[in-house]
Amino acid sequence: MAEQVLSVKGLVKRFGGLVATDYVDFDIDDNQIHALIGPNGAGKTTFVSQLAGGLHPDDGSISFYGSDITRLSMADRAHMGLVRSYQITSIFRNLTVYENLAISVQSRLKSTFNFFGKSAADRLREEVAAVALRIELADELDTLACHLSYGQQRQLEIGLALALNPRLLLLDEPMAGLSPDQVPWFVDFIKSLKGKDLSILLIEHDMDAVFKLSDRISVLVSGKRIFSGTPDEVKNSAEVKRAYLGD
Ligand SMILES: Nc1ncnc2c1ncn2[C@@H]1O[C@H](COP(=O)(O)OP(=O)(O)OP(=O)(O)O)[C@@H](O)[C@H]1O
Repeated sequence: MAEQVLSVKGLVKRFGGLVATDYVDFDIDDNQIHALIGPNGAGKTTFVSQLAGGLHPDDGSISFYGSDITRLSMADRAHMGLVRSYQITSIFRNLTVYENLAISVQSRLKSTFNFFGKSAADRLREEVAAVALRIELADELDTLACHLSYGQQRQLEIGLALALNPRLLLLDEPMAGLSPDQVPWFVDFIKSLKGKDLSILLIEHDMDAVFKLSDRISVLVSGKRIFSGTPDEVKNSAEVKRAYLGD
């Protein structure tokens, strides 16, 4: 049986009288892309913010690889490997790709530098090069981020998160703003990131992309998780069609 990465039980978040997360149970296994879909205002971002630690739930629990993280800070969660990729604004536009990635790698390595025989600079270079390869920007290390194409900036944004060595990556609309001809490449790119020890929780409005990418899909409507299943099960669910996808 696949190892369980994340287990959420009875999560609740209220904004005044509005229940934005309504007793949600949710699991992610290792080596999976799990998409969270639902109409605008369904509570997807609110849910993900509670996983990342930016918002504190009113009730329920979140466990990550068996540890209760419900009350941990965002930094502590990131340190454990639960990392949210931020929108493009997290990129330093006037720094190079190398410098951007180095800042992220350094923030992870700084506490461990002294434990390695190699010089810190060598290790930093190696780690940055490895991330640049994964995000397919190895040829752009000296390019200023502001000179990258929009799609490459989105790759770099994911690279900043990968540099933190996540075991669960939270991606909130990673394909927003891409032109339709860029989407197929990006679908393959995101698929290439997952593996043993790296699962992905994806929020995405492009349903074709979601169906191609996901191992499992959960559907959120008015703060409630109304369905979870494989892409085929979601496509064929009368309940999901009624509440969200339409006929
Ligand atoms: N800080 C807040 N204060 C009050 N209400 C909020 C707050 N954040 C979100 N909401 C409300 O909670 C509900 C869920 O919002 P959320 O942004 O999580 O939905 P979503 O599914 O991510 O939507 P979208 O697909 O449009 O991004 C909405 O009704 C929203 O107006």
